[in-house]
Amino acid sequence: MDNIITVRHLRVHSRDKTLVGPVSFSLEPGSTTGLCGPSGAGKSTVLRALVDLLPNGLTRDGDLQVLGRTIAPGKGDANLRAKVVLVPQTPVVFGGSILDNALFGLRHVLRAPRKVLRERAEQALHEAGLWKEVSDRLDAPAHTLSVGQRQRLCLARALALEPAALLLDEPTSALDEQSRDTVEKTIAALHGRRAVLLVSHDPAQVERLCDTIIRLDQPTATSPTVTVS
Ligand SMILES: Nc1ncnc2c1ncn2[C@@H]1O[C@H](COP(=O)(O)OP(=O)(O)OP(=O)(O)O)[C@@H](O)[C@H]1O
Repeated sequence: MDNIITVRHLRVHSRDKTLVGPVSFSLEPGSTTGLCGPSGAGKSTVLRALVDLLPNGLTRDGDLQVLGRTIAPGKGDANLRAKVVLVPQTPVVFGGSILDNALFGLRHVLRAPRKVLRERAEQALHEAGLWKEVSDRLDAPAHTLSVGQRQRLCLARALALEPAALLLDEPTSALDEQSRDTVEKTIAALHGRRAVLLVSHDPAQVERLCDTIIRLDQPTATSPTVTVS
C-alpha cells in the first residue's frame, strides 16, 4: 500500500536561516514513528509543515506528499487536515461543551445525523481514555477540564475524525502516570490501523511505542541533519 505521508528534503526557513532540515522520511499505513531530538531541533515545526500550517514568517521547500497528492506550500486545505490531524502540545479547547469539542471537526467533515456523530464522538472519548471522567457531564463547559483532560479531549477530537495519520506533539507531557498509561494504550491500539508520528522527549516511551525513529539533531547554520533508524 502507498505511504500515507512522504517527505523529501523538507526544509523550513525563517527570513534569515534554515530552521529544520533537510528531512526525508515516510509514514507507512499503520506505522508508529517517533520524532525525537533536543529542544529547538524543529520537531513541532516539522509537524506543522506536514499539515501546511507553518507560523507566519516561516516557509518550506522540498516535497510533501499526502496520500499520493503533492501539497504545495500554502495549498493545504480542510480535506488534508481531516486526513492528517495534528494534536498540538498545548491543548486547544473551544468555547462550548465537552461534547461540542469532541464533535468539532467531525461535524464539518461528516454529513450524518447528529446521533451518528455523537456515537462517534463518544467512542473517541472512550479511545482517548476520557470517557469515565466526563460521561456524566458532557454538556459542561470544556474549559472546566484540567490540562491533562483537555489534552485527552484534543486527542478524542482527532480520533473522531478517523484520520489516516495522527501527528502527536508530546501528547503525555502534561499527564500524570495513570493518564499517560491510558494515552499510551490508545496510541498502541492505533498501531496497524493509523499512521502515527509521535514527538516525545521520553526515550522509554518511544521505545515502547514506535517501530521507527526519526532523530532531528540540533540544527546548525551549516549542516542540519536527520537520521532515520
Ligand atoms: N515563528 C517562528 N519564527 C522564527 N523561528 C521560529 C518560529 N517557530 C519556531 N522557530 C524556531 O524554530 C526552531 C524549532 O522550533 P520547534 O518548536 O519546532 O522545536 P522543537 O524541537 O519542537 O522544540 P521543543 O522540544 O522545545 O518543543 C527553534 O529554533 C525555534 O526558535
